[in-house]
Amino acid sequence: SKKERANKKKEQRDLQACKSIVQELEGHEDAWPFLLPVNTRQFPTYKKIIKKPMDLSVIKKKLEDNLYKSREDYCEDLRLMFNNCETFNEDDSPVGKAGHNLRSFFETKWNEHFPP
Ligand SMILES: Cc1ncccc1N[C@@H](C)c1ccc2c(c1)OCCO2
Repeated sequence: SKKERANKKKEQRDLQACKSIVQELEGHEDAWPFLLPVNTRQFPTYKKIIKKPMDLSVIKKKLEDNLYKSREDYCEDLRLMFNNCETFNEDDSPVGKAGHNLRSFFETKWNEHFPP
């Protein structure tokens, strides 16, 4: 139906916006702690403390494999990644500061693409 076609278009627009936001995050100078999964041999306590690890490479793959039901589903994974960072890292540590900076950058981009 016309309504279904319109909804499909919106979903395609949202997916494109989510993909370009991830690309902008990956290019940010404070993205370095989030580009790949945390290495649990390098950080042996990470698996015990962080129940649901998340990083930009997993989010990018999920986008490419069309595994997000909605833009809200995608936003939840990004906020999970930043919340994991706050759980494990001190605010004034290099990783903690990068997490706060990148979260702020993300929320700004989110509101640009999807004004509340
Ligand atoms: C986001 C995050 N949270 C908790 C622990 C690690 C990380 N990131 C890794 C990539 C990472 C972040 C910082 C590092 C590092 C690896 O290895 C060398 C020392 O500095």
